[in-house]
Amino acid sequence: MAAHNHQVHQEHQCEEFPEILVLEPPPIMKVYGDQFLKNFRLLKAWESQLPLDEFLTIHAQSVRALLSPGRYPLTTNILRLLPSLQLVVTTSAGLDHIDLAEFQRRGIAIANAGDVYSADVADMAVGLLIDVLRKISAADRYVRNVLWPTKGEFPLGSKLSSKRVGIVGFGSIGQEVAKRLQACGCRILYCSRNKKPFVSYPCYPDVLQLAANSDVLIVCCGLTDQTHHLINKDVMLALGKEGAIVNVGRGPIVNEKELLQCLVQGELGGAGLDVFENEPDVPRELFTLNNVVLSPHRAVHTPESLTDMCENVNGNFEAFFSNKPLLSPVANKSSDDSISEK
Ligand SMILES: O=CC(=O)O
Repeated sequence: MAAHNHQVHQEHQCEEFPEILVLEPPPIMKVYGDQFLKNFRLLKAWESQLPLDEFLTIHAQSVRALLSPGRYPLTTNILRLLPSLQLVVTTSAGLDHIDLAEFQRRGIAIANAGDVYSADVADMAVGLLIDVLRKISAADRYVRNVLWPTKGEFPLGSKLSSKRVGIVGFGSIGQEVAKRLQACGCRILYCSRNKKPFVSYPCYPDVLQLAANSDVLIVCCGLTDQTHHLINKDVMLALGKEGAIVNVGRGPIVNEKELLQCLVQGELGGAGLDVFENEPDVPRELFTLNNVVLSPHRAVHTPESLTDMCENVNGNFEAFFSNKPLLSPVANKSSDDSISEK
């Protein structure tokens, strides 16, 4: 009886917690369970037997806030079914899964991961670059396959310091990359619609000009209609035979077919890729290239950044339900500078 009362009390308390709609379990739930959202009542769409449209119609009037697990497409159809929606909090830095213009037109506030992943993504970008230039993964395979004793000396890599590094998108990720690579003795250049007054690095409004003046390009921008296939064959040819491209933004920013062609034909020196056009499918031809380093879209996540993300998500919902400013609001415009702001 005591246990029953306790349960009734708990359920009663839960009823008082603000409701958050979750369409699909975010990966973070695998680590923290429901506990990653404290003091909220989760409306879990995936646990319902009903088709999503029907489920959303039933809850249409009550749902004011929605948690987006990062990749789930938030379309105008979802919007149509949720007339009371006022807030979307996404666990991702990227926003390309949200029909941003339509959500913002409807006056729905959006908060993303802000800069909680920026340091980790920048570390990964630098790691991929050093790996491509110094052939670390290829050398590892060489040693493990016992080729050293039979084939002899492994080919030399290329020096990192003094490289001209062109950063595409100079938001918080691009800026973290610049900080790290400047410390390594690289020359930083960047491409952005707007020149940043707080740095003295040369700014190029055009990615082709940036490539022509760089030894390597690091793609740190988000995916929009404007950045889709921004890095095409012309950009690769401008970068040149010794050039390398690192992509920690989104796969479709780089034209993957043209990238593959340029790599195979020796028109580009190498690539470090954390993201791909059709994840999790990666073109098999890339597997055969020793001058390419591959990573399964893991740049953003470390246990530490996941903890920060949880705090950020909780903080945004708490702020919304107590009428305070969001912690990491997405500006009501699109910009091409970072995965978050794009
Ligand atoms: O790529 C991951 C993210 O956008 O958070």
